[in-house]
Amino acid sequence: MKQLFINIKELLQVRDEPVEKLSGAEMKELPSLKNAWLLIENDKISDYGEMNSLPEINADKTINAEGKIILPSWCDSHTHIVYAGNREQEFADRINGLSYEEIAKRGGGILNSAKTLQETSEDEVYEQSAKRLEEVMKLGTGAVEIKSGYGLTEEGELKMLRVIKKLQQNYELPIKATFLGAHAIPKEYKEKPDAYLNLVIDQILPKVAEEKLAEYIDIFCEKGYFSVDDTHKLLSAATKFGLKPKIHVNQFNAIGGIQAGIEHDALSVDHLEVMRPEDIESLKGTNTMPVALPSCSLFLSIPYTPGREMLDAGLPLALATDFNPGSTPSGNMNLVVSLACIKMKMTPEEAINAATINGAYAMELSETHGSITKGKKANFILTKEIPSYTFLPYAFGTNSIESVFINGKMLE
Ligand SMILES: N=CN[C@@H](CCC(=O)O)C(=O)O
Ligand SMILES: [Zn+2]
Repeated sequence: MKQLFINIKELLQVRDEPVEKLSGAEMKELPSLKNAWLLIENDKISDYGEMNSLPEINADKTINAEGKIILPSWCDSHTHIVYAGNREQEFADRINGLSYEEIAKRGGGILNSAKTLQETSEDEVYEQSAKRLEEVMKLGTGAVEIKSGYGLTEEGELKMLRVIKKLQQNYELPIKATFLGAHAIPKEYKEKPDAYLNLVIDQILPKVAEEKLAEYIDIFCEKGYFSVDDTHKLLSAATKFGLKPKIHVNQFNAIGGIQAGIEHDALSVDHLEVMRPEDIESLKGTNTMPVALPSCSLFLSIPYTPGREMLDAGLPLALATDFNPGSTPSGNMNLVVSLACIKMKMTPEEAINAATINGAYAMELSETHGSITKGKKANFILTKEIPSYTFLPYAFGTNSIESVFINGKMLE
């Protein structure tokens, strides 16, 4: 099936020569074609160009995109979309003065979600999660990573990962699975946290690997959760099973998680709200993608990742939602892109690069997603009629998306 889009006001993120990721000043460039056409064949991008050089094409369907922009769909490389229930009571508690840390200390937070997850059937968790996945796809997400981490028992963690697997089987967009058994210390292990980490490493991890339920390993490296030593221990064990690290670091405290991640050649280090000069230095010249989660900063009223400073230091940067029931009950990448511009002082070009090609890199999908390149998957957003691409982050909260295509198929 050949679909031809004509009169596209602007075709964004056009990369004839595919790139893996973009860093520093490279992120300022967002290559595009004005007054363009785009041909997709079945699930792939087949060709594109400017309208004045449109060849004769025998298309099955021609779509007039006058006044509209086409850009690659968002690549959301950090989410916790699979969970059960919600935590709106904690939201109200925070408004009334409790902090995220205080709520966690009282047994709320991640442990609250773990209890609900354990008490909810696998089918019900699937139904709730599928609904959220469909919601974010409509908002333009065309590739997503999903973590476990609300099970915190062998049964609970495997349940979550099986739900992710079922989502992978039932939806067309690429879904990458991450094992986050080391997300918090369960109540029963409060006095013996090492025993919980040992359980994760010796009992759950081998099963996850054996059943091929995850590609990546994650840990919440943070005061009150897991230490840098724990991080080394887990990552050493997991990399032996072939799981690559994508880890939670520097959310509230900088304790050396970035350096631990780099030592184990992490694919990404995520959060980064608290960055020391040495953390920026350590990331230079590595393969590790720093990932910022600005809607988490918005929701928790914590600092934003110093994106401007990091880009000016020559680093790459990806943007993701962190969609989860506690710190970011939103999977809206459009809002993330707006926040990156408004709060992190990233330009629209930098933010769109960070949310497309660099997000793809943080899921090892750069070869197939994240740009308009011949042969890549036809996963893209068709906007409504808008004045320019800068309008997307500028008009925050406005839905500028007319339709979303995944593997060449328009979402209903
Ligand atoms: N920080 C650790 N994990 C999640 C939040 C988990 C929760 O509060 O449920 C995050 O990335 O923000
Ligand atoms: Zn997270």
